[in-house]
Amino acid sequence: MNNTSYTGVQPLTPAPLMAMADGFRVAKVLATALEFDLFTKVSGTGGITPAELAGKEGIAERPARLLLTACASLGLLGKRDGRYVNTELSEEFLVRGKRYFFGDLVTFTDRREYDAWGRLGEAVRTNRPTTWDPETEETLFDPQDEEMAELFPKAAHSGAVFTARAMALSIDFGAYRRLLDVGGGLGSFCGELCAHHPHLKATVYDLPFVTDKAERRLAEAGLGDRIDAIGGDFFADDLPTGYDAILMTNILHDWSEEQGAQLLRKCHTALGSGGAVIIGEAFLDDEGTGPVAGAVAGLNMLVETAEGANRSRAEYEAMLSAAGFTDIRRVGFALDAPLANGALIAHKP
Ligand SMILES: C[S@@+](CC[C@H](N)C(=O)[O-])C[C@H]1O[C@@H](n2cnc3c(N)ncnc32)[C@H](O)[C@@H]1O
Repeated sequence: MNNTSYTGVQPLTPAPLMAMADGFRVAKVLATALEFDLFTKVSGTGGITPAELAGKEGIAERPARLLLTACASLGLLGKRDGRYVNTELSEEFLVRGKRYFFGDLVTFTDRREYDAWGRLGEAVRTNRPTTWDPETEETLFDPQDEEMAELFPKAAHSGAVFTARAMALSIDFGAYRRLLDVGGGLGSFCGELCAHHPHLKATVYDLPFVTDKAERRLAEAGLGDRIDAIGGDFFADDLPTGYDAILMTNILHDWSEEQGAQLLRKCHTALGSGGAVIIGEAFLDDEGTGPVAGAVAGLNMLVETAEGANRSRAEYEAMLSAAGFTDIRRVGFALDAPLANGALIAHKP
């Protein structure tokens, strides 16, 4: 039968399985284009042809053509007057120097996780991470691990900054004056939240090797007067006090339920009456059937952490109640963000 004249209901086909089977190829197209800094080089020009890309990079024309075509098929490039040009998506998020540049996360994922995900079966069988060795390192956030120390903070920033924008547009921060961002990395969330809410002052709390970098980045960005940084270990030390809201985005999924409960109790102790804890995560639905982003990221917690997991809002609500929080609210994000699909806000009575 000719497909184009077929008018009935589509029969069941294995096509969705093909997209799953070769999903890694798509990841590699994006990472390889970034390896050549393709979108930054194309930005602000009249576009590029396969022959020009080949000449610029000293590669053959065949792979240049195949790479450009694949990028175009994915919506990363368009074609104008016979030349490949950036689309809105690549121009906004894949050009170095742009505020919401996402490329550092892509590169980190490719360098650190691609091979580790090749051993997903091993992680499933052994219940152990494949990106680091729990025999020789205490946690994945080991400053001796070069990838973690050098690449991860930049990558996390690159993923977080747009998610922070989504949070800034979705939560009314009017009630809060001083925010503590626990595990706040380079201050990505603090920066966006303060930019959108001019009355807010914030502190990044993270491991000292991360806050050193955060302080430098915040000073360079001219944010040093509204955002400061405190180095510490949230398991070994008490959390700083004097804040009316504590934020934890993509922190609890790194740890076991017991460790998460410990962190929530610490937040409760650090806050005054009426204070709020805000949790941002790629939450699972309460039925445990999705969504894809959170569920597949959950397996990344298997590959990357000793005991972490993505959890549902209902699971976090139970943990928050057990830690003494009440008046727990679910907040959806106004924008589709890469690293979290909403927040939970809970209050200390
Ligand atoms: C997955 S990242 C999340 C970063 C940021 N909140 C975000 O959403 O992009 C986890 C953060 O927790 C920090 N962290 C890990 N263990 C810590 C500890 N024991 N004390 C303080 N911060 C820690 C890491 O350095 C890292 O910045």
